[in-house]
Amino acid sequence: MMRTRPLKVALLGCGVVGSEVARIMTTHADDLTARIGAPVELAGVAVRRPSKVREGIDPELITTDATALVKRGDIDVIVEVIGGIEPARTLITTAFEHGASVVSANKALIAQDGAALHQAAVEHGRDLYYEAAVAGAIPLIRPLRESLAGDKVNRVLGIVNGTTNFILDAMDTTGAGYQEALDEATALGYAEADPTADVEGFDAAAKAAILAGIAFHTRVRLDDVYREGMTEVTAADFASAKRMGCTIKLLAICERAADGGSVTARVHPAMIPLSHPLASVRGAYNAVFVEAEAAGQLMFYGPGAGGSPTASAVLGDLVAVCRNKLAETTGPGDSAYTQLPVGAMGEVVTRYHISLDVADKPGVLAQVATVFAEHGVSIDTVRQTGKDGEASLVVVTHRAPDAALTGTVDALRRLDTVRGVASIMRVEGE
Ligand SMILES: NC(=O)C1=CN([C@@H]2O[C@H](COP(=O)(O)OP(=O)(O)OC[C@H]3O[C@@H](n4cnc5c(N)ncnc54)[C@H](O)[C@@H]3O)[C@@H](O)[C@H]2O)C=CC1
Ligand SMILES: N[C@@H](CC=O)C(=O)O
Ligand code: NA
Repeated sequence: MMRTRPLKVALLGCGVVGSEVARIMTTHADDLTARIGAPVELAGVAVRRPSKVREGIDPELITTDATALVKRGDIDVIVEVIGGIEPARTLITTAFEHGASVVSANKALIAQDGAALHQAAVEHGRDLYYEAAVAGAIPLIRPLRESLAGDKVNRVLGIVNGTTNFILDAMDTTGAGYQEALDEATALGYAEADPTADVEGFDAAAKAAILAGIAFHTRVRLDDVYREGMTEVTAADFASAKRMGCTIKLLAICERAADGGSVTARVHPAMIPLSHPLASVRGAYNAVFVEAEAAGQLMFYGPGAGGSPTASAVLGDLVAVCRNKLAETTGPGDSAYTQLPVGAMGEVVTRYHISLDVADKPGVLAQVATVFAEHGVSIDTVRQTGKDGEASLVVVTHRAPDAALTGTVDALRRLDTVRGVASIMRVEGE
């Protein structure tokens, strides 16, 4: 039977995502009511700039006092789309204390303080949902937490940042410059408030920490995730990738070790073959492969950033949390029972593309090859191009531990004949 008393929702933040959440809540009110079994009412909107015109939102609902809003006591669900650590963290815990469940899109906060926030939610009998925090509109958190709860996930690999995929795609396909592409991604609402989070890989690392934690039922902290951004990827890297039949993507890779005793999580640019499905992920789209023991390989694909796609994920959580409220229950929470150690990057085994500037004289190739051999790194291909006594040497290796590759590169740098290491990039997806 339909409940007539509305469920009250308060919105914290009304920027790119928040304004779309408010719009969909208003325009789809009847459908949401039917799906939830009770009307949902936007009961307050906390903003920083109250003078801004916000179409479709009753000005009476606007407040600059987010703390008073979460303390009101009559709010059923808080939607936190402010971002950042504080005041979002305090507002969420205060909301739990005052009777509200929480839907958040805040990956930075969940990756840093997810354990404590889940604990606070449980203590107060509330829900904490955050589907929008990873890969925007793509359902990923719930499939991992619920649909795959009976399987054993061994690997999660994919593109989880829309901004950097947008930039790399533009650099690759149109030859656009880095700054020009970043400015466009920002204008389209894809980038974080501080886009350093995107381009230096912090945002993808936060998502990797969240995904690894849920996939492997263990605790993975942001600091456990190896991170390299994409600011040093150059047009020369793309040209080199093309010669190998590859392109370059910023990947997040979470893996269970072969012996099952540990996990690793990493974010870095990587060359992937053009034949791999991730190579054709364009613009701000994301795509994530999940490999599970019984299921095999699953692929999740869709818009990874932007106001409307992200609001879709927020609204999905909102419906779920409202249904739980009506049923006087809470959804599945945190699961970190396996307590697996997180391995260091040195343990990761993969292939490498190394570009060296060397002296173009007899014996250099043999010298370089000897350094690789001494460190147990087997060479797959070598390409040399030279002019005026200098040469560029591109070495692609077979699979080797990251620690061995680091040792190799350190030793190469010490050779007089090696003028510089122009780039080192991992090769994935083969
Ligand atoms: N934009 C996107 O594509 C996606 C964003 N997210 C996440 O969603 C959250 C929001 O992102 P956007 O909407 O893009 O950011 P935004 O910067 O457009 O919106 C945040 C809003 O919160 C307001 N705000 C800041 N402090 C406040 C306070 N104390 N009280 C009230 N309002 C306050 C700001 O004035 C701003 O309007 C972030 O956690 C972000 O990481 C997640 C997935 C995709
Ligand atoms: N800045 C993020 C927004 C979505 O999470 C991105 O570009 O992916
Ligand atoms: Na998602």
